[in-house]
Amino acid sequence: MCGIVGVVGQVPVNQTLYDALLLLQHRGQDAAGIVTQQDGKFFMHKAKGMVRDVFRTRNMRALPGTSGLGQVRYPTAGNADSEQEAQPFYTNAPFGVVLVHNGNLTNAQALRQELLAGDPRHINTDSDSEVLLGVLAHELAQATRGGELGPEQAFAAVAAVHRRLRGSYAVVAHIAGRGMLVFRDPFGIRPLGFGRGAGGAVMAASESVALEGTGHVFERDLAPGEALFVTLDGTVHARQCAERPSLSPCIFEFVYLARPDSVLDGISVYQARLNLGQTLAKRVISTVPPSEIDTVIPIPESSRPSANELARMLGKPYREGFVKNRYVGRTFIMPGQAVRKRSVRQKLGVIASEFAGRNVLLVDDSIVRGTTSQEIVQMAREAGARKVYLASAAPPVRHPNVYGIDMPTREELVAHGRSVEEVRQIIGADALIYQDVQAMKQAVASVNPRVTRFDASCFDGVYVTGDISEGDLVRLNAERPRVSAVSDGAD
Ligand SMILES: O=P(O)(O)OC[C@H]1O[C@H](OP(=O)(O)OP(=O)(O)O)[C@H](O)[C@@H]1O
Ligand SMILES: NC(=O)CC[C@H](N)C(=O)O
Ligand SMILES: [Mg+2]
Repeated sequence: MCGIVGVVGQVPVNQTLYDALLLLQHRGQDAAGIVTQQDGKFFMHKAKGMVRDVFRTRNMRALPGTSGLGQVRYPTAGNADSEQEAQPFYTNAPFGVVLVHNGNLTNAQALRQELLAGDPRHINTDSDSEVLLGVLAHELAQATRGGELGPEQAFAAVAAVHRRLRGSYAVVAHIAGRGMLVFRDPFGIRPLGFGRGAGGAVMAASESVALEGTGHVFERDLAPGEALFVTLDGTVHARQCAERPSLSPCIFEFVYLARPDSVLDGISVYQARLNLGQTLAKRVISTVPPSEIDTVIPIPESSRPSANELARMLGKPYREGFVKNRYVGRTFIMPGQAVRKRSVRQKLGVIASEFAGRNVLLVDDSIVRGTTSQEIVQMAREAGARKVYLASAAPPVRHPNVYGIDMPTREELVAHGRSVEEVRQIIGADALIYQDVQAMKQAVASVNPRVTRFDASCFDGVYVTGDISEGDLVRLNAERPRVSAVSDGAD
């Protein structure tokens, strides 16, 4: 998952794009980039780092224009260290196209070969998003055949793109002097919505919080497979471009990725997390007698709503036992295991008095590699806890994710090939309680019953695109982001 945003406005948009990227920072901490457009010319600045570090005043001044787009990157393919792979990507033909992508293509290598052989088109990086740009540019050229580009041609190109791409993709592109093209894959795996602001500005973004936090009124999510073409005067054209769209959003967005103040596909992320806490309470009660639990303590940040609701259901005090250093980012989306492990200790401080002599139930939203849980359980014990129970608002993560979350090898997943008891021993807790897969799906779906299917592949091994073989999992693992020994040291 990355965060993407695009705007067509009537006044300069550099600050709006910057503000939107800050609101999406939790979706990607590795690199950030913005392109603006003025008089048919693109102006780009992108680099590795967080939004605040990437854009200095001089960079912002060099981003003029009333339309543009931006991205915060969390690499899922290619090279995590490469400045070149920061987004947006640009190609000069046809017309001049810039693009930002959230998701992961599962047939990027085959498409790369097609582009090199058939078009031929040069791809300068290992990023799947640059391949996506190549395919889009090719299809735009096919749809216009030397003529002008309007909504019809843009939609024809997206329809052709849908026929060629596999995997997940939420995309915002600008076509120089013509307009903004926004589209979502036929399963709607990654989120994407749009809204309007002052003076008829149109913004599309990964999460509703980016729209609302920049003074836009959220209008709606894009349907799976749908495309919008927004002309530079702010007129929005919409079209379903997929043959068999079927909404199956990634359930991990609701568990961990998205901000709780966002609403995605009509589902309040906060309400979904409260519901997960409720259903988890039932599992806890059947595993640990409530009389054995003194307090419920969240593992900040993402587990808070679930922990709060779980405590209410158990009738136990909800207490803060860990304090998050707000200057350390999210650990799960950091590249490399050594840095993730170090960061848990840097990120979370212990309030020892909350643990001394108590039986505590720690709650996390998910346990993936087990890095956080192992450290946290140890910290609770060091602070004097008598018993340390751990509950996870999500079920065991047992399968690789191929749609934009960087956890593709099974070997990395603490729950893969292990029983809950074996995981409990590794983590060192006195009891370990996981959510059940069906209960998780029901808890999230009950917020918006119109969403009946989710991509929950990392929990149940069912890949919604229906085309992922064992061989694909091996190949996709080889394509995952590489982290240099300098920036990590353990992987
Ligand atoms: O089992 P692991 O591999 O450690 O991954 C799971 C942990 O990582 C995430 O926290 P993170 O620090 O990324 O972000 P948060 O502050 O939003 O909870 C998640 O909330 C879990 O705590
Ligand atoms: N997390 C994402 O959406 C990643 C986008 C793209 N696959 C990249 O690696 O840059
Ligand atoms: Mg966490």
